Amino acid sequence: MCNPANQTILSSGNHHKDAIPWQIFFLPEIQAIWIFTSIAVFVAIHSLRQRKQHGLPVWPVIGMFPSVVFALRGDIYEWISDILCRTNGTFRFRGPWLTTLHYVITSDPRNLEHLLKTKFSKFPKGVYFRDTMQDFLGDGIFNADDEVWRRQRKTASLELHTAEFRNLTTQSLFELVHCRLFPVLEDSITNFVPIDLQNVLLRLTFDNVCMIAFGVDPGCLSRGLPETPFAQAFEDATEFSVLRFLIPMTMWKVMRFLNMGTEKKLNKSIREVHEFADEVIRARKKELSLYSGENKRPLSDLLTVFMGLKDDEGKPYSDKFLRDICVNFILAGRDSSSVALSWFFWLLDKNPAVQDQIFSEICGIVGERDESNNMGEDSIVFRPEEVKKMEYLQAALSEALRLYPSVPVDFKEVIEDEVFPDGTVLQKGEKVFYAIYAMGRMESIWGKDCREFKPERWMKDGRFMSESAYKFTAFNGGPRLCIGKDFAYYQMKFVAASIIYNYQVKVVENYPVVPKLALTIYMKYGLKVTLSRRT
Ligand code: HEM
Repeated sequence: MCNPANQTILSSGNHHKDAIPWQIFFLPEIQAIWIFTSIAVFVAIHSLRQRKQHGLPVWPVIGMFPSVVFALRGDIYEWISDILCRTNGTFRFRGPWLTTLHYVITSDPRNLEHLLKTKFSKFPKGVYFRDTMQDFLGDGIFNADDEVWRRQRKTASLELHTAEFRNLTTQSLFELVHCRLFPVLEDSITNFVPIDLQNVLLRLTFDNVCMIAFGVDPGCLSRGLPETPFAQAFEDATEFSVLRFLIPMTMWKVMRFLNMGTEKKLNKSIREVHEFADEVIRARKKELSLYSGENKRPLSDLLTVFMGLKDDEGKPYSDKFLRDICVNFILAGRDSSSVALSWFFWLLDKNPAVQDQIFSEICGIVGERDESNNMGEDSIVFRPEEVKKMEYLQAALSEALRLYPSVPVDFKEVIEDEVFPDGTVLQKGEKVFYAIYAMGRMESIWGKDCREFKPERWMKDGRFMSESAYKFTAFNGGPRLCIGKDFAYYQMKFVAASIIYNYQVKVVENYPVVPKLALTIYMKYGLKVTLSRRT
């Protein structure tokens, strides 16, 4: 047996016959390969070393783009959180040359206060957002800045704090939970079929916000969970509008002009939403013309309130503007509470001790009832003053929103050169993303246990304690703080307490629960649960 070393020795005698002649290394082709490989290795090492300084590798021409493509295959929110933790809360994303994909991403509460409050007027929603959403949202509150935004905000906030509005919400929530949600849950128990809780809750809040905005109930939440064309058109219009943010503007504008691809579908769904809204406005005008003087429509809703107001020139608002107001309000309030509730029930499934504590809090509150005051209800209907007392439940909902904020990322445009409190220099025209999801996972903000679900962090001496809006930004902050916040808490508490008091909710074993990449942090595959009645 001869070993390879021996073979080499034996063959070395006739090397001039088999070996590669050394002159080959001077061939121009080989030299070009050498130079190319050396440059590639140098660039790769240099780009990868930039990760330390900039948070991600920066490649020539394509910038940080490859990392995003890679990250999109996994959980993009966790990916952003990881980078922000490594870069002390702020980093600059560099996209490919000659594109607009260059952003500053931050989760630093000091920067958020600067952005949302201190220098509010320098960071509007901006032209880019407005242009992209204009076809769907028009001049409604979500898509407006300056005076157009201010006037809608003032009127809508006033409306949301009236006694009529409180009556409307109490009445509509009773109806939705007791007459519509419970029968659907009962069907699932009787038929032994797990139910997608996210889907059911989405239907509930969609019906609820339509009642508030339009004074109309689309009936999405009812037995058999029917398809409702208006809700479907609204869903499609939102999804296809958001798609525009991922496509270069010129491209979707050409597609819109040619009425093709996703733009064709968007056009169709927007038309359906607008037709529905126009019909409601026509009918309401007719109805209101029947009332006169002191004789007013009994139930107040946003559309009716705005119909009674006048614009700058003393004229009633145009039908288009009324439509924009309602469509924007529905967009703002249709899914954020239901998605938050879905994550909340999933977290309860993982933390049964918290669920028990919420249940005992509710039982304690119900136990204080004066029975002589009981209106002979079949099932317990929580009264507004009882819902208010459910402080541990409020803490648990806030904790769910801290970890899974319904709007995981939001953004603003920079209209003048600025400097953030952490020293980041911002240039006019740049976009700033604030990563609300990542903020819930920063030790620097919430401490070492930031990833744990601990409602107790919101409680002090047995009372719920709120947090600064720049640390807990789930409802935004500053002048654009969510105007539905108080209502959303009431709605979520009423729905959660009613379910928890009557049922035990169990997530189907090994059910995949992951966030979807969208404006709202939906669960990608919904939340399949089984229910059992509490005895
Ligand atoms: C858990 C539930 C909710 C969460 C987490 C939430 C969160 C937010 C956030 C983050 C914004 C700022 C969005 C932006 O400007 O880009 C916002 C704005 C807004 N929200 Fe909510 N929201 C919730 C429920 C509601 C509900 C139920 C309503 C309506 C009844 C509502 C009405 C609005 C309106 C009208 C705005 C626009 C405010 C403005 O631009 O001045 N929200 N909300």
